[in-house]
Amino acid sequence: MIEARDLSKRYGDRLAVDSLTFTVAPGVVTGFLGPNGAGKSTTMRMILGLDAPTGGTVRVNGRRYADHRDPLRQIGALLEAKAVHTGRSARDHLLALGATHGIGRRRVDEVIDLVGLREVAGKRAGGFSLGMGQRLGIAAALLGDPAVVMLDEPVNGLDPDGIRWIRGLLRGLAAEGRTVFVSSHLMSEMAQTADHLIVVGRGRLLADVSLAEFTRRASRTTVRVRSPQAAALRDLLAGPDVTITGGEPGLLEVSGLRREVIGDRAAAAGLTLHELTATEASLEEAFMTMTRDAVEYAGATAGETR
Ligand SMILES: Nc1ncnc2c1ncn2[C@@H]1O[C@H](COP(=O)(O)OP(=O)(O)OP(=O)(O)O)[C@@H](O)[C@H]1O
Repeated sequence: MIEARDLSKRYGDRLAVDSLTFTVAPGVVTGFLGPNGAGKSTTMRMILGLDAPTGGTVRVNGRRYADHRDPLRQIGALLEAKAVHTGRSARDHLLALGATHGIGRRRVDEVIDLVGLREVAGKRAGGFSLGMGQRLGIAAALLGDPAVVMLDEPVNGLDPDGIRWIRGLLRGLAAEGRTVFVSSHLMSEMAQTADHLIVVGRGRLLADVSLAEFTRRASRTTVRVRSPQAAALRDLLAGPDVTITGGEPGLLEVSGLRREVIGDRAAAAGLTLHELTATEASLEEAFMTMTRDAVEYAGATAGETR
């Protein structure tokens, strides 16, 4: 479990992380979502004790990272895609890391298999492709069989196969009861991977909700209605919270009324319908709207925060 309380980080006059309070629970994949510069990497660095908070605290499994005697077994992290620039082979790199925790060859070979690097384990890691480097970074993160796994933008630069592989891996780790915390700036990616979302913009917490709840809140449902009696139908459906637009003759786009209500009212009035389709705003749209508002808000109040 990861617990951040009022966590803040200031770089000069820039508040990169602004009083973030959240808990990342075990057993699910939690997506850490925000546009570029939102403060995700900074937060992750503070979780690992690589950056000192300006304010607040963050704990991993109940303690500050630095207070753990066996950090590799508590939290495994991949922060940078190309963290491994080395003349060592992938296996030797992992053996060297493992040696700090009494982790031996057997576990090293296990994680090499787990990430699909067996064929190249003896090769120089410095010559690895981005995807292979990413797999090696994940192998290192998993080496200590940690209860918490944290990955910063793990799908960046990966091909579709690699992306699918990471998704499956994350789901598997969560299903084993681990805490899985993954950052991304792509809603579409998180929609396919995460169960829970922590959304940040300009260092601030914008949402801390299940993906299902985010989807439910986001989906401004619009109902497309076709009728040869569209004008009469429009009069019938009009109301204070109802918006009706129509692009072409016989077509109405209705928001503010459920599809069933529209159908029932049309039937009661004896109006014919040729189409009744509910369409949902995409998650990407909802995410953009949410973070755009944060940017505008932060811009408007910049004077107060500096
Ligand atoms: N070492 C640093 N010195 C000064 N400013 C920094 C430093 N690290 C980050 N920042 C600033 O803090 C803000 C948050 O950056 P951060 O990298 O945490 O965001 P991010 O959400 O991870 O973005 P990205 O998706 O681009 O990686 C940015 O405005 C960035 O320029």
